[in-house]
Order: sequence, then C-alpha cells, then structure tokens
Amino acid sequence: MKAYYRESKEEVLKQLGANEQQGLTSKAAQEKLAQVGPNALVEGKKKSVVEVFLEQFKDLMVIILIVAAVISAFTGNLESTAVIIVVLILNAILGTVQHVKAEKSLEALKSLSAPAAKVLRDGKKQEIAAKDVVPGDILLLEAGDLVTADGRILDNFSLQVNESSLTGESTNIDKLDTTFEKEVPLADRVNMVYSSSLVTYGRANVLVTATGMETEIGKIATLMNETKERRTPLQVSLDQFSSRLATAILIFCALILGLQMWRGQPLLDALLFAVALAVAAIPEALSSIVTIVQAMGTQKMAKEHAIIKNLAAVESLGSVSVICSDKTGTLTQNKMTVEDIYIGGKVLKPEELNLSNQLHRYLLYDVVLNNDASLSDGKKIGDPTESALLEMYRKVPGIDLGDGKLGLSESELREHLDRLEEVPFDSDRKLMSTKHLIHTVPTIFVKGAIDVLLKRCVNIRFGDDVRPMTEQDRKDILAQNNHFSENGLRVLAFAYKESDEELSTDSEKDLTFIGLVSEMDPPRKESVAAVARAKEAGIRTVMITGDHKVTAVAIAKKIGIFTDGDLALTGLELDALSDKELDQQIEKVAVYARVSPENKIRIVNAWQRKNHIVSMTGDGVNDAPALKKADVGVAMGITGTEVSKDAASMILTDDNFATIIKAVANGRTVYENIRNAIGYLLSGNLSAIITVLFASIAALPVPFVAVQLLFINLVTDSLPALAIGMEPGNPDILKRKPRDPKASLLDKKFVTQISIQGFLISLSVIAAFLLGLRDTPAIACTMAFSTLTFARLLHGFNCRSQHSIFKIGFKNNWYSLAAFALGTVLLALILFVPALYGLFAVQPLTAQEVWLIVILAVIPTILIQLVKVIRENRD
Ligand SMILES: Nc1ncnc2c1ncn2[C@@H]1O[C@H](COP(=O)(O)OP(=O)(O)OP(=O)(O)O)[C@@H](O)[C@H]1O
Ligand SMILES: [Ca+2]
Repeated sequence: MKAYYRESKEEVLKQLGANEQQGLTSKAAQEKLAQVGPNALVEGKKKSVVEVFLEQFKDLMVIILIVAAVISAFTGNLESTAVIIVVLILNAILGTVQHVKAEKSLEALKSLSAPAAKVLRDGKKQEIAAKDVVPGDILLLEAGDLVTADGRILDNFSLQVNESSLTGESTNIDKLDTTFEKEVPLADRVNMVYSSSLVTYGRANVLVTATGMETEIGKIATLMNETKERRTPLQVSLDQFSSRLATAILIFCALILGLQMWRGQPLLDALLFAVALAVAAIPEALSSIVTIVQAMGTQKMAKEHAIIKNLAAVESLGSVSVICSDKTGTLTQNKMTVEDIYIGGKVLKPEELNLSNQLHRYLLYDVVLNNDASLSDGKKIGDPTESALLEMYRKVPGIDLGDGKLGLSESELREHLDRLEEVPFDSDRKLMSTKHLIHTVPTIFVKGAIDVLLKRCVNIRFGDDVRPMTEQDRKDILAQNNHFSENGLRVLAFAYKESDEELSTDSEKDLTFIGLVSEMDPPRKESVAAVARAKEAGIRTVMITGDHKVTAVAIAKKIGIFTDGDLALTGLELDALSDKELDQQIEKVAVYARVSPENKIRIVNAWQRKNHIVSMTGDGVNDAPALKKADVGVAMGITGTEVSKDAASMILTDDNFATIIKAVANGRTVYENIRNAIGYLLSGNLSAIITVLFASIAALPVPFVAVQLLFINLVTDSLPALAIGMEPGNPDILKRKPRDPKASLLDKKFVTQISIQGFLISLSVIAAFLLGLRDTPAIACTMAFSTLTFARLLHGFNCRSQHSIFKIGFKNNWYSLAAFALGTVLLALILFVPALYGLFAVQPLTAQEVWLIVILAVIPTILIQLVKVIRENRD
C-alpha cells in the first residue's frame, strides 16, 4: 500500500498517470475499470440457494407436516404420504424462488437509489455511477456528496468531512492540501478523503487513489458485511403469531389425541384426527402472501416515483399523520425568475438596469461573480436561485450575447474578474461571499438572506456615492422586503466591501448595501390538490423552509397549508420556546421559516412526543439526522444530496410533494390488502378446525384427510389470497384517519369478524358432512372437503374489502374472478376425474350431491354479503 498522503501532489498525479485539468479519457477509464473491477464493496457471503431451500424445512409448521406424512405411512395411506412429501418439496421450492425473487427486487430498488459521483473526464465535469469510479479519476466533491472512493486532495476549498462511518469520530474534520513528511494515523491524514465519509461543507478536487475493496472502508468492510435479513414490524408480528399458533395447535392436537384414545380408538386412527387438525390449522401460504403483496406494493410505488429503500417504510407510510415538507422544489416548482429589483431607492425591472450606472454595475458584479450557476445552450446548471440571477443579467440592455454589443457576457466577466477566494453558501449562515479584483481594488461581494445581511451593513450606496446607513434606510429596505415577501417572492440582498483581508465568515461585516433582488418560485400545480387530499386523510401538512417567514406564509396560503388560526414560527422563535411550550403550540404551527437543520429534528421530536407518525423531507447535507429521526425520511431524487438520499427511507424520483401522498395511499392499501388476505386465510382455516373439532367431540369419523387440507391451504386458498393482495386502492382509502401504529393487526373487531365468518363456513361444511354420513364415511368426507373448498373460494370475494361486492364490483380486480375460476376448475378435476380419486381420497358423487355442495357452499357468502349490504345502507 502506497502512502499517498506522504507524497507531493505532483508525485501522486504522476504515479497514477492522472491529469489534473482533463481527468481520465473515457477510454482509459473503461480500461481501468475492466482491470480493477467496479467500485463497490463486495456484499457479505449470501446464502446459497441450497441453504435457502433447506431453511424452508426448519419451520415448526413443516415439521408437523412431516410427522403427518410419517403417520399416514403407518396407517397404510401411502398415497397421502407421497402427496405430503411432494407438497412439502414444492412448497420449499416455492419458498426458495420467492426468497430469491424478493432479494432481487430489493436489489433492483437499491440500484435505483445507487449513489452517483461527479468526476472530471475528457476535460468535462460528468456525473457517473459511483461504481464506475476508478483510481486516477479526478473526483469533484462538494457539500452534500458522499465520498465514494479514497483519494488525495489536489485542490481544497474549505472542505469539511464527516468520517464517522470509518473512524467513529462524529465531529467534522477540516481537510487540507498539504503533504505529510512523517507517518500519521488514518484519522489525521487531512490531505486524504476516504470512501463512505460525507462532505459537510466546502468543496475539493480529489485524485482517486483506491476504489472498491481496496479502500480503507473496504478493508474493514467484512465487519459490516453480514447482510442481516431485515424483517418489517408486520412480518415480525406475524412470525410471533405463527409461533403462538403452532404451540396452540400442538396443545390442541394432544388434547384431541387423548380424547380419541380415551374413547378406545386405535392409536393410528386417533393420530389421523390430530394430523387433520394440525394441517387444517397451519396457514401455509400466509408468510409468502405477505412478502408478495409487499413486493408488489413497492414496485407499484417505484413506478409512481417513490422508491422505497426500507420495506418497513411501506408500513409506516400507512400510518403517517404528519408530513413536514420542504417548500422549495417540493411544494413549489423550483423554477425561479427574477421579478423586481430594489436599488438606489427605486423598484426596477431587469430591463431597466443601466450598465453605465456604477451602482447597477456593482449589483451585476455581485450577481454574476458571486454565483456558481451557469447557463449553457439554454440549460441551467446549479442552484435555481442563482441561475435566475444569470437570466436577469442577460436581460440587462447592452449585455453581449454574441451580437457584438458592449457589455461582457457572464463567462467573459468571470474570466476577467476571476474569483480569488470564496466562502460558499450554506443554509445555516444563509450568506455567500467571493473576492475579486475590481479596477485593481480587492473587493468582497456578499449575497444572502436579507435579515442576516442587513445586520452586517454599515453603509449604503447610491450611484457613486457611499454613505453611512441611517435608521430610515433600514426601515425603507425592510418595508420593501416586506412588500416583496407578502407577494410570495424570495428576496436576496446584495452588499460588498473593499478589503484586502483574507476571506472568511468573519469578513462578512461592515458591508456596503447595494440592493435587493426578488424572485418568484410558483407553487407546483399538484400541490394544492395533494395538500387537500392529505387533509381529508387526516394528515397534517407542515411547510418547512429556509425562506423568509412572510414569503413562506404567502406561498403556504396559496397552497392551502396555512389557514385561519394557524401559526408560523421562525427558527429563532422556535429556539426560544421550551419543549413544553412547543408541545402546546405544535398542532397549530403550519409554517416554519428560516429553519436550521437542528430545528427540523426538534420539530420531528415534538410531533413524535404526541404519538404522531412523522414523514419529513430533506435535501441538504445537514438534513440527514432529521431524516433518520423521522418515521419516514424522504429524500429528493433530482435535487437531493447523496447524503440525504443515504439517510432517507424513501426517495422521490420527481421531487414532488404529491408523490408523498400517493405513496401514503399505496402504503395504506398494501397494509389493508395484507390484512384482508390474512383475514381470508385465517377464517378459512378456522372453518376447517371447527369441523374437525366437531367431528372429534361428536365421535364421528375424521372429516378430512391431510392431502385434501393441504390442497386447500396451498392451492385453492392461495389464489384468492393473492387476488385480495392485488386489490387496487379503495377510493376512500384517503378519506379515513391514519391507522394507529400501535394497534395490533389482529384487533378484537377483526378477530370477531374472522371467527364469525369461519363459524358460518363450518356450519355448511358440517351440514354437508352429516348429510354425507347417511351414505358412507368416505362420501361424507368427499362432501365435506368439496363444500369447504368451494365455500372458501367464494369467501375470497367477501374478503376483498369491507364493502359488499355490489359496491366494489368485479371490474377493478379481474384477478379475483380468475382465482375463483381456476380454483373451481381444479376442484372439478379432483371430483370428476376418476384417476385422481385415489390420490385425494374422494368418491364419485351424484348430481344431487353436487348441487347440495354448491348450495351449502354459497350460503355463508350470501349471509356475509347480506350483512355488508345492510351495514352499507344503514351508514
Ligand atoms: N445561493 C445563495 N446565495 C446566497 N443566498 C442564498 C442562496 N440561496 C438562498 N439564499 C438565501 O438563503 C435563504 C434560505 O435558503 P435555503 O437554501 O436555506 O432555503 P431553501 O432550501 O431554498 O428553501 P427550502 O428549505 O424551502 O427548500 C433564501 O431565502 C435566500 O435569501
Ligand atoms: Ca432546502
């Protein structure tokens, strides 16, 4: 390993064959990539397919089935044994396929949110996937970036980096472009940056020295490589439910076994009862249905511009009750245009500026030079606040745009008066400064938020004349600012000073005021409707912005976030409140203006103290802690920093507030569909359990054989359960209050409903069984099995929604009809193809018996639908 930090910049460049001005050529980069491999950490050892397959047999439920197979073999029912074994193997294969698929789709989602890196290649700044970065690349880092490779700093502009993921040290570290003589420990190598750290401030050009597993984090990556299987809260609670259910089944089986033996039944016959009960009770399809429905939900969300990074977020989304959203870009379009300019005591349009006016000239210097954006071929690059300023510059009469007129184009101006030093903008300080030589005089230009900047101005300039700022001047400026803000305009203030000092944040004082520029950022069209939908859904929308309070409230009113009786707080006002005072007000506060990232964490905490589930958007470097603290942290796919994307659990690929509401609706739908599918499976199982218990207690023969129950649980029941999972969102899904996150999935009301439905179906099945018993036990068994299967297929329609089938119809879910049809065909095959009789232990039925089955099976569904219709008409 070479100690790059101990060698000079030139030496390192030479060793890696790199070019500081041009970067690598794309061809050289490609060759290098083929040679060293992608810049990614090798994932921890994944479970092999065989391991996954074998794991499927570790389940207690499966063990019960294996025991059932053995018992069947002893009772001479070898066909049953064979079928159970085949079913078990098929089930394990299905489980394996599903596991692999789920992993793939998670990986696909991951790759959608893979980090990007900015590099210099072929002499141009380019954004590439982080995995394509190679040693020798020139990495262009700026605040908000994730460092994606190890590198030596070539040019440093006050870069600050957080290396906590590597060193555990949480403070930000100032980087330098020096060379070390002696050996120093990793944490002190301030002329290097390391993969996995976050750029919190400033910028730097860095020569990549190592990528992938060769990086420092790669070397210790084995520690974090154990890919833990993460289960969502819902999956965890279902796991708990399953294991409790398994225990209950075992106890019941023992009781039944005891009862049958006590009656003097031979052991093997008694065992058949126990087996039937066990198989009837186990919801084999449950966990796979939950996984499938979740996976389909996330895929749908991805298509609708919301990428889920963490599956648990789908569930949290369903109970979100507060959404704290950024204003700029999320609620608004982030398309800024300059409206009015306040300069020399007058309000002017850009077209009214005059190049021969010295005051106007200084504003234009400040506008163009103290600005990182650029306009090329009509494309805006950089911060929209800043590109709007360049567009304003171009509107000034006399600016040369290649037509030979007098004034310089912005790039010529930047070339002539190049930037000597700079202090970049950050949303805490809300200022930006640059230093230039103007007519050989060193001059510092400052621009930023008016409330911050005005405090630092001591003079004001009118034309060529600079004089001390009076109280009246201040009042005039603030009044003008207020006027702009009330119209929802963002205001930037401009100032300068002539000074030779080394530029730092300390230089931003004793300034001379130049003027104000106001910019318009119209709300997104969809925002108004989305906020209204959120309100209907019991979700409070709160606007959080770095902008001025008056501006923010004006926009919030337009969008419908701020209504009569609401409050607006600034970050400073928030700081002045105690937690207790904040708790008293928080529900009224609709707008937070001039917030700092720390304010955001406090806002999340306060809502969470009130047991709200909070979604918070963020795009900046410092938003990461608030995004992590929120229940659903949302990052912006287009404008968000890599750091914010890394911390979020959902990424909006269109940066649009309305997408969050869509995702909430999807989250609610996924949860409801899962709940309905679970209700369907459990009520069906319960009906079989009741029938077996009844037969046992009434000293009747065993009503089902294991194969029949397996057929129902694994085949005919899975079809409607999946169809229920595909149910499109209920149109009134956003008209309800958010789900209480603490409420259990199987609450009392739901359990009662499941019990009643299971009981109704079992009544039909028992009736069919008793009618069959007038003939032979074998016919009775066939009738009980057919009635159970058909009744459960029909029950699929009942569980699609709380509403009756007349209200929801079939049109929006053809899957439910297809599932029913397919299940019916399979049942018919078993009943009418003699070759299958042996396998499923059925007997040929008469036409009369078939009619009886159909009628008995339909009755529970008719009753359940009837209740729904009555309830609908009552409400
Ligand atoms: N590039 C910049 N240079 C100087 N000042 C700026 C710049 N951008 C914004 N400002 C000033 O800082 C204030 C806050 O901007 P900031 O970027 O923190 O808010 P924002 O992130 O754009 O808004 P939101 O939080 O709604 O997304 C603005 O109102 C403006 O006055
Ligand atoms: Ca912001």
